[in-house]
Amino acid sequence: MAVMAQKNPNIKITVVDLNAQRIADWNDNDLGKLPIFEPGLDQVVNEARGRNLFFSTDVEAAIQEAQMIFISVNTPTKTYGAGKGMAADLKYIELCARQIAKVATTNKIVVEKSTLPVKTAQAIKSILNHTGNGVQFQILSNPEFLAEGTAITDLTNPDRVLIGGDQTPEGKLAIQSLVDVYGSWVPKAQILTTNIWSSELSKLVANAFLAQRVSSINAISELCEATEANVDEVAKAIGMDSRIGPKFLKSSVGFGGSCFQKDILNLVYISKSLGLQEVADYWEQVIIMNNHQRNRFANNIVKTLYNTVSGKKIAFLGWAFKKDTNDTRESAAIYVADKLIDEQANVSVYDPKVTASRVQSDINYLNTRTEAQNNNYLTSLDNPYDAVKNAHAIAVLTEWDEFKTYDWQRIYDNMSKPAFIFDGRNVLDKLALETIGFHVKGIGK
Ligand SMILES: NC(=O)c1ccc[n+]([C@@H]2O[C@H](COP(=O)([O-])OP(=O)(O)OC[C@H]3O[C@@H](n4cnc5c(N)ncnc54)[C@H](O)[C@@H]3O)[C@@H](O)[C@H]2O)c1
Ligand SMILES: O=c1ccn([C@@H]2O[C@H](COP(=O)(O)OP(=O)(O)O[C@H]3O[C@H](CO)[C@@H](O)[C@H](O)[C@H]3O)[C@@H](O)[C@H]2O)c(=O)[nH]1
Repeated sequence: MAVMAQKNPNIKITVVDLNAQRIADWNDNDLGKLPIFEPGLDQVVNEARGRNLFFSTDVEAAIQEAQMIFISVNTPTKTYGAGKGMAADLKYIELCARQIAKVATTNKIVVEKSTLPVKTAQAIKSILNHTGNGVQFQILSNPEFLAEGTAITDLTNPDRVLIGGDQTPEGKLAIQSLVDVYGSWVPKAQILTTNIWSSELSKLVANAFLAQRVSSINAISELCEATEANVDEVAKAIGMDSRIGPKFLKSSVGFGGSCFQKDILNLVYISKSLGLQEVADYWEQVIIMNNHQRNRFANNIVKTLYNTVSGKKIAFLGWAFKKDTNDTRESAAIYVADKLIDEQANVSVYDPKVTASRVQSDINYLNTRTEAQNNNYLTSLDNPYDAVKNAHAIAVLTEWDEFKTYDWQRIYDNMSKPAFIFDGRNVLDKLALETIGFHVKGIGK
C-alpha cells in the first residue's frame, strides 16, 4: 500500500489495522521504529505518509470513505477443528467481510489481497450480498507476489500483477479500475487479468512451484553428500539449461517464512477435500522434504560433535527465515534450535535484526518445554563475537551478508577446539576457514 501511494499521489490510501501498537509504530516519526524491516521501505513511507498515505485504527471510517478496499489480513494455518494443521483459517477474512457489509453505504470494490483458498470469493460475495441495503459490491482477486527482503524492488518492478474478477460487464469495469491503479507504474503487458478462480489458485500454485524447487534441490543435496558431488555445482549445471533456469536452486537448511508451508498445506487440503488424494500427496512431499532437511541439519551437528551436544555451546548466526528481513515466522532456525535443546545443548543466537524477545517467543510457541527451560538453554546476544565465544560449533542459519566479513581468525581463537562450522546456507568461504583451522560442513558438499 505504501508503494501504491508513492506511485499514485492522487489516490488517498488509508491503512487500517486492529492492532493499535502496529499503527502507532507506522506513524512513528522515527522511521527506524517501523514494525517491518525491509530495505528501502522507510524512504517510501517517508515520501507518501501524511501526503496520501495514512495509518489509522478507525476501520469503520476508512470503510465508509473508500471506493476500493483491499483485504490484507492474515490467513494462517488452522490450529483447531476441521482441517486443523492444514486448511487456511479464514475467520479474519470473514470478519472483514462482515464489517464491510455492516458499515458500507456506497458501492465498493473489495479486493482480496490476502492469500486465499480458491473459491473464497464465493463466500465473501455471499456475506456482502446479504446486507439487504442495496449496496453493490464487486470482488476482485489481486494476490501479492512480493518476497520479503526484496519487497520494494519486487513491487516497483513486478514480473507481473495478477487481477481476477467476474467476467460480467460490471466485473470487467472493476478489473479495469484496479488495472488503472497499477498502470501508473507497471507496464500494461505485465498486468494480467483472469477469471477470479484462476487468480486465487495461481497464488497458491506459484508458491508451491517455488517451494518445490527448494525441496527438489535440497533432496539432491543429501544425494550429493553421499556421492561427493557438490550441490552448488549441480545447481549451476542444471540452472544453465534455460528450460530449468538458475533461480531458486540454492540448497539450504530448509525454506521458512510465513507463506510457503501455509500455502502448500492449503493446496494439499483443498486437493484432499476434492478427493484428489494423489494430487495432495504429490504436493505434501514438498513439506515432508523440508522437515527432513531441517532435522538432517540438526542431527548432523549432533553426530559430528561426537554424538553428544549436552552442555556444549552451539552458536547460531542468523535467526530470520532469510536475509534482509526481521521476520522469523517458520524459520528453520527455530526447529533446529528446538532439536538441539532436546539434546541439552546451550544455543546462543546472534541475528542482526531479530530481537531477543522474538527469539524466545518463537521457541516458546512450539510448546516443546516450559519457558523457564527454554530460557535456560537459549540465549540471544547483540554482538556476534560474544555469541560465538567458547562455542564448540557455529551454525549459519540465515545468509546475512555481514557474516562473510567477520574476523574469522578472532572467532577461531576464542572457540573450543576442534572448532566446527555448519554452514546451513553455503555462504562462507570454506577453504579460507579450513586454512584457519575450522572443520567446515556445508549443505550438499
Ligand atoms: N508477508 C508476505 O510477504 C506476504 C506476501 C504475499 C502474500 N501475503 C499474504 O498476505 C496476508 C497477510 O500477511 P502478513 O504477513 O501481512 O500478515 P500479518 O499477520 O503480519 O498482518 C496481518 C494484519 O492484519 C490485522 N488484522 C487482522 N484482522 C483484522 C481486521 N478484522 N481488521 C483490521 N485488521 C486486522 C492484524 O492485526 C495484522 O496486523 C496473508 O494472507 C499472507 O499469506 C503475505
Ligand atoms: O533458492 C532458494 C530460495 C529460497 N530459499 C528459502 O525459501 C524461503 C522463502 O524465500 P522467499 O520465497 O524468497 O521469501 P518469501 O518472502 O517467503 O516469499 C515467498 O512467499 C511470498 C508470500 O506468499 C510470495 O509472495 C513470494 O512470491 C514467495 O517468493 C526462505 O527461507 C529462503 O531462504 C532457499 O532455501 N533456496
